[in-house]
Amino acid sequence: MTTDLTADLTALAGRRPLLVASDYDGVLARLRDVPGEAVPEEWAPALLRRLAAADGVVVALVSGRGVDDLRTTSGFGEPFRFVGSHGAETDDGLDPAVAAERDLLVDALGPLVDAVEGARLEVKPAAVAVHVRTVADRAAATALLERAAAAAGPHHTAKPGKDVLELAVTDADKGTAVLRLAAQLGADGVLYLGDDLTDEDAFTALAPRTGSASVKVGAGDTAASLRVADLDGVRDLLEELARALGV
Ligand SMILES: O=P(O)(O)OC[C@H]1O[C@H](O[C@H]2O[C@H](CO)[C@@H](O)[C@H](O)[C@H]2O)[C@H](O)[C@@H](O)[C@@H]1O
Repeated sequence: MTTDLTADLTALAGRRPLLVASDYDGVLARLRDVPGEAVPEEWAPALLRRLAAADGVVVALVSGRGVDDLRTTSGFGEPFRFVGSHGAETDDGLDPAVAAERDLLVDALGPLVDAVEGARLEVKPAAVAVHVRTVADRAAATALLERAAAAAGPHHTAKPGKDVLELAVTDADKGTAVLRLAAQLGADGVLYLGDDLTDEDAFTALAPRTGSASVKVGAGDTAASLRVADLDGVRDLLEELARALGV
């Protein structure tokens, strides 16, 4: 882990174009029992706008959520870029054939989820997510996730997260998506922030890329180059970047 956060942010601030990409849940919004209630932290909209106002800086939201859900729940719009469904979906949309395959997953997993009190099935553009945050019986929660993975079968991509198991129709991941967006923008610098297992794909993808830094939010093993403890740490880091950018 790099400990000199200020030096890394100052170096990043000197690169243009600069892509500042952030995961949403657990980074810009506190985790809640109901996904639709996970609104951004009070400071987040204005601070992200400040960053995006800097010349040559693009701010992107990169989430496991579908893009429409991400826009609605976050309230974010212009001037941000959006990458949803763990990279399967961009501002340009999603392959329609993917929805039919996802509906087969809904048919297979719906009855399993309905049988466990407190569990919920989230239907996303390119995946379904089995949520167990509100399942009081933790053994039943674990068993449900195992049953869901088995029922989905090996031809779907399992993405475990915080009290959630997502079964995805595509093999997209956040690492490939962030590298693709960086290439589209011709980015000389990239900063990525994330808190969950699916963000490790982005941390790993960026590790060998010159001019890139990644930030793990919270505890746990990580391939990220930097770490902050929590969402207040995210705010402080982005404030410091804004100051370094002169905005
Ligand atoms: O990639 P992210 O932006 O971090 O999205 C990951 C998943 O976030 C949501 O689930 C998580 O947050 C919920 C709201 O706080 C919480 O209830 C749940 O336990 C968390 O796993 C979202 O619902 C999923 O679709 C995203 O994949």
